[in-house]
Amino acid sequence: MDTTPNREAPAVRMRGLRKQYGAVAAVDGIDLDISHGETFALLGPNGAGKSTTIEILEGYRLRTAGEVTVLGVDPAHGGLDWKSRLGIVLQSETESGVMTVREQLLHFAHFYPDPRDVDEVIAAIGLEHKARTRISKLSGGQRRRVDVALGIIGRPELLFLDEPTTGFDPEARREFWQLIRSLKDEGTTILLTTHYLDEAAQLGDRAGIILGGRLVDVGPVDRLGGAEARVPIVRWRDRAGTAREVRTEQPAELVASLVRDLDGEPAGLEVIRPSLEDIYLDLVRAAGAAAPDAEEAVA
Ligand SMILES: Nc1ncnc2c1ncn2[C@@H]1O[C@H](COP(=O)(O)OP(=O)(O)OP(=O)(O)O)[C@@H](O)[C@H]1O
Repeated sequence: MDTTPNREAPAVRMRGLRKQYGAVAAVDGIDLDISHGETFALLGPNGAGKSTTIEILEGYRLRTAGEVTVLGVDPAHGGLDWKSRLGIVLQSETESGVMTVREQLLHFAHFYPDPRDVDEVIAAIGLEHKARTRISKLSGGQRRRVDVALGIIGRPELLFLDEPTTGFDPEARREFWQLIRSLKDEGTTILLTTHYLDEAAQLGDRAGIILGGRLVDVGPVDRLGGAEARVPIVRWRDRAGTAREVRTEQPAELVASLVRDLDGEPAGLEVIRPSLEDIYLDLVRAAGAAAPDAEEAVA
């Protein structure tokens, strides 16, 4: 078997990736390339197959079928050199033990050929004041920050973040986004799963929506769902009290004509620009409704 890294390949390449757990197809034929230096957000509801996909890429799970390379190497056969080029923040928290934050980071830094400075990483995650505190005495959100610190201490080329900010308070999330942007500026490739659509919008160059183990849409975050999905919606009630809804690129024109026709303010008037969350929920609903033929929707 050839395990020589292919340096021409994208940072992550999947073709026909499948993972079967008995009768459940957790991942059901994913094709995707992620470029070097790209931040890619994987979105999808609970049980969609995000973690399974990421864990296959990390080498923690074996695939049932398909081709995968991560930094040019098949993760099923990645050695220590390959692992040292990855940073991994799993969904579950790291065992806390009795070590302090600083001790834990120093301990892990020794496993890598070119680790980051421990105190700089502690500052980057905003835990300077807890550096000498035992991890078992930290709050859930603070422990999660330690997980992120452990993921970046080895100066990874490719960073996997599985729901990294779950449990963060709003300020900590914003600080975390800043940290991720600085890693991106250094050229780090990042694959992130998240349930927070604003996080995907803030960080992702592109995002993919995974549903029932299939990618139902992939693209720049501001183009997910296509142009049609972003067309404003005007809602009102007509004279008979019936709810009306029209999608139009010229909502002001429509509202003006309604005011003229009704000779006054339309009842229950709303002009809505679909948010990323609306678009995501529409995609999830549409793909769910089309589930038996979902192959056609796979990007
Ligand atoms: N070890 C396992 N054995 C059997 N089934 C599994 C196993 N791990 C995951 N699954 C199933 O595979 C499917 C995908 O799970 P996965 O954890 O990848 O989803 P997810 O998108 O990461 O969800 P969440 O957002 O809840 O983390 C689910 O139906 C899950 O029940």
